[in-house]
Amino acid sequence: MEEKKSGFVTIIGKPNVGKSTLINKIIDRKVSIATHRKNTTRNQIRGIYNRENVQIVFIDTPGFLSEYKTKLNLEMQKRIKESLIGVDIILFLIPFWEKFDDDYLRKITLLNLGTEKNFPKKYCIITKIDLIKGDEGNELKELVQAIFQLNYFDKIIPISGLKNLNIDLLIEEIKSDLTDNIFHYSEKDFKGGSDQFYIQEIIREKILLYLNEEIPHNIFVQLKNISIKNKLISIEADIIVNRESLKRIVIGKEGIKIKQIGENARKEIEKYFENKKVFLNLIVKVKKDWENKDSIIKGI
Ligand SMILES: Nc1nc2c(ncn2[C@@H]2O[C@H](COP(=O)(O)OP(=O)(O)OP(=O)(O)O)[C@@H](O)[C@H]2O)c(=O)[nH]1
Repeated sequence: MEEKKSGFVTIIGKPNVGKSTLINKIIDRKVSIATHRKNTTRNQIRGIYNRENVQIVFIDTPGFLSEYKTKLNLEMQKRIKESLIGVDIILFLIPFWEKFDDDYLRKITLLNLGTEKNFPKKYCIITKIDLIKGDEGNELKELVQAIFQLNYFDKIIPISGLKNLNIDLLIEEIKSDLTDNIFHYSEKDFKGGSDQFYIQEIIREKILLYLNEEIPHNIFVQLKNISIKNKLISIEADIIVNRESLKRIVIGKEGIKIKQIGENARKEIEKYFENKKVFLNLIVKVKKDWENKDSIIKGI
């Protein structure tokens, strides 16, 4: 039997370079928010790629480096460096059309932790190569050459997360650099137990995405019913808030917020159920002081 391999990988890059698209393509399932909480010593785990003999844990790195020495940037640099401790591989993403100039280099050399030689491994991942048109092939070549000459990265891999180009290759390369031979997480850890739990977490996550981050602490999602008929999965869930004003915020002007939350949650639940069609009915209810009600707390 093949030897087990596992390790931690982080993805870093400017906004919009394709980080989320790549992670979502690779990972099997998002790790639940509840699992994050258990891992306070680790940084947030974004997702896990789990196969019989391989476990790759993707973690979030907070933001992107900036060299200007404002207090905020110094704090960010500190946090980013902390988040990289113990990581086996850093994937540094850059779209194929960008120039790898001195500014870029300064930014990435800030990542060099100066710990063990060759550790963590550093990959330069050139993204969005599906967008390359005939005469733009040279741009990619020039970028690869420039990166190669830096002699900084261990590997240079052009990919497209969106069009699934070279993703298998990337996974193979990651596997070949992993050295741990025990799995850090069990199935139970990242599957979070049940479908019900997952659906609730997905809805909660979307509420977090579309509303002010502070609000969801006062919001609770309760799955009421789930049924399957003619290949359609119908889900009814209540979003429980503790006051009327919050209900109005969740619903939004002319229902815009709840629509966004519902649509995005539905799409993700469909993915969770391997692209089966889902009908999602969300109802916002006010239950005063729900945070102190045992019957609700026990269900969380
Ligand atoms: N054509 C193409 N578009 C891509 C690819 N990867 C990502 N995109 C698009 O680029 C945009 C940004 O992608 P994200 O994956 O959200 O980028 P990100 O780096 O996570 O962005 P932030 O969350 O802002 O840091 C989206 O519109 C994606 O659909 C790719 O491989 N090819």
